[in-house]
Amino acid sequence: MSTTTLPGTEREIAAGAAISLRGLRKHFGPVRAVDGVDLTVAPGEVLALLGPNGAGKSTTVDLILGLTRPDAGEVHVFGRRPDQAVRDGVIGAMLQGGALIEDATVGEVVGMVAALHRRPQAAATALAEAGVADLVKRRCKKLSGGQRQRVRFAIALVSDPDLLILDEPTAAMDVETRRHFWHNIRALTATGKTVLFATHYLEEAESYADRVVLMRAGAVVADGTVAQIRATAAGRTLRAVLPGSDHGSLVLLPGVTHADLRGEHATIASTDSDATLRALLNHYPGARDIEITTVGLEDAFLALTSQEDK
Ligand SMILES: Nc1ncnc2c1ncn2[C@@H]1O[C@H](COP(=O)(O)OP(=O)(O)OP(=O)(O)O)[C@@H](O)[C@H]1O
Repeated sequence: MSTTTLPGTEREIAAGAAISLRGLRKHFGPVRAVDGVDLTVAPGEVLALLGPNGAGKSTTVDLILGLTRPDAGEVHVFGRRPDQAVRDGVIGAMLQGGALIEDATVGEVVGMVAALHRRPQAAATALAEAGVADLVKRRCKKLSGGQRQRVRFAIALVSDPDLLILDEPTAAMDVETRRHFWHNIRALTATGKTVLFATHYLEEAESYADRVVLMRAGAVVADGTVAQIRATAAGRTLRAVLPGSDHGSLVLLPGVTHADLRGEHATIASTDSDATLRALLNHYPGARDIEITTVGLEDAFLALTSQEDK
């Protein structure tokens, strides 16, 4: 059968997608935690999942891991159902606040988890990849917050997974530990592993992700490289004093996505500030005090996630 005749999900599975989410929904009573998410992640991609509190990131992660069942839609991880993918050791996960056995040593805990998998890698290798080989004899109850996170990372690595799912992995880490953590992740992605991480640190998305998916109120509101997200959000902002202008003609200028006019003071969002500026000077020869500012990822994030619910 030709793959072009297959429906979307089957086509992605046939093409070997690392993660395929189709029409995914999960509601908790009136709360639409995940509200119709479609997402395909290719093998080897490093994807950052961003969004404000309550956007649905953790619920999406739980659905990918099979920790919760969708109300509608489908999840596939390397062509398998989530529970099967977890059983096969294809997914390694590092979740917020995952429990450790407090009286056991780090080496014992990682060794125990290794024993649960069919084809684990050596516990010592996972500990080294997570940068905690020196903590092997330390009891878990003695670990600091950042060290606990790295031990959870070692546990995620022990099945030698093809896909790593990390939910706010660096939340408890100091600057130095965070840097080491991302260094270790880079070494792993260089070997072709797929990584999906949820984070509130925009600079982590900017520095380490090939692709950013921005969620808001259970839906994907932007999906692309950091540069594409910035451009989608707002491009640049032009401010000027424009005698004789009116709102209706400002929004018709090329590249303008939004215009705000207070008296003669205009604030204009544009995806093509050069074209907007040329047209502006043409239409309003009396324009003065012109100022153009670039929008950063943080502004883009706020612009895309803070709009009122429709
Ligand atoms: N088990 C649950 N029961 C009821 N509501 C839930 C449950 N889990 C999540 N929610 C709600 O679903 C919405 C999405 O939550 P989720 O934890 O997925 O968001 P998030 O993007 O991970 O947020 P944060 O950045 O704060 O971790 C929130 O409104 C949350 O209160």
